[in-house]
Amino acid sequence: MSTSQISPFLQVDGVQKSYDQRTILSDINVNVRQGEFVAIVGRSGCGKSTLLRLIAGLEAPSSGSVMLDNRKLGSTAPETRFLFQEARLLPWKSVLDNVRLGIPDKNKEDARQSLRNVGLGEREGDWPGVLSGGQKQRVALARALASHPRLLLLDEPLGALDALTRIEMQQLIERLWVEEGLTVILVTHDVSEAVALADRVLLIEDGHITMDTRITLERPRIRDSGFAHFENLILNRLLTPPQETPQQIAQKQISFSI
Ligand SMILES: Nc1ncnc2c1ncn2[C@@H]1O[C@H](COP(=O)(O)OP(=O)(O)OP(=O)(O)O)[C@@H](O)[C@H]1O
Repeated sequence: MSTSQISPFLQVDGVQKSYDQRTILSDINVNVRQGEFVAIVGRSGCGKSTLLRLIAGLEAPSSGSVMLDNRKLGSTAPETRFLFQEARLLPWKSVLDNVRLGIPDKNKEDARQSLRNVGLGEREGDWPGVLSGGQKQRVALARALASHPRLLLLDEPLGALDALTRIEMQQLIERLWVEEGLTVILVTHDVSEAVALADRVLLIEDGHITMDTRITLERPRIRDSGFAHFENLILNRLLTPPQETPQQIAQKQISFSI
């Protein structure tokens, strides 16, 4: 058996991150299998986006390591794409040209296919300025997927959308995750969104991962009592922190490997 078959796709090992003497993340250990959908939740400012940037290779850990497919990250890996809360489209380029950014000339047809996959094939000639917020995010998603990444990092990409558009986008992301065989890591404030989409939900408190919950519900998920059970489990944990410190809890968890 080759090493890649036994090692996790993403391996975050003993990661600590500080800014100017202030520790944001301490001793973070997470393994993610290829094809897994992992959500990261936690209070505002707990370090969710920081962890995602470390996984993206946009920043380096103060200590510890991030390995992607057995390679230590020094910068952004070519197989990784990032989606933010804002679509970040270039307003002077058409929808299609925005999707074509960053993919080789010979693969330009992939951009059209990617736009069709998000249901915007008819809008390729439009300017971003005439699109709704949800449509802009779909273009950003098409752009992220046009180069066939293996790892998709989502930092609150649906945070600015209305409730219905948000649920439609969640369904789209879930469909594309399955079709493209992606590994996805989603940062969200919305516990319900995490339970709707993720195989595992990680909770960060005071710079430690204090909960790693497998969501064992069938897909597509419906908001029934089973769904509410997981939602309440995570929400209650967030609202009523236990007596022990996050550090003590994290130390009890021998490994988050699966
Ligand atoms: N480049 C930086 N320099 C200094 N401090 C930073 C930097 N980036 C993040 N921080 C600090 O690290 C902490 C965690 O920030 P981060 O954005 O990771 O939190 P978050 O959990 O994603 O928050 P939110 O849910 O509000 O987006 C915050 O206190 C923030 O001020």
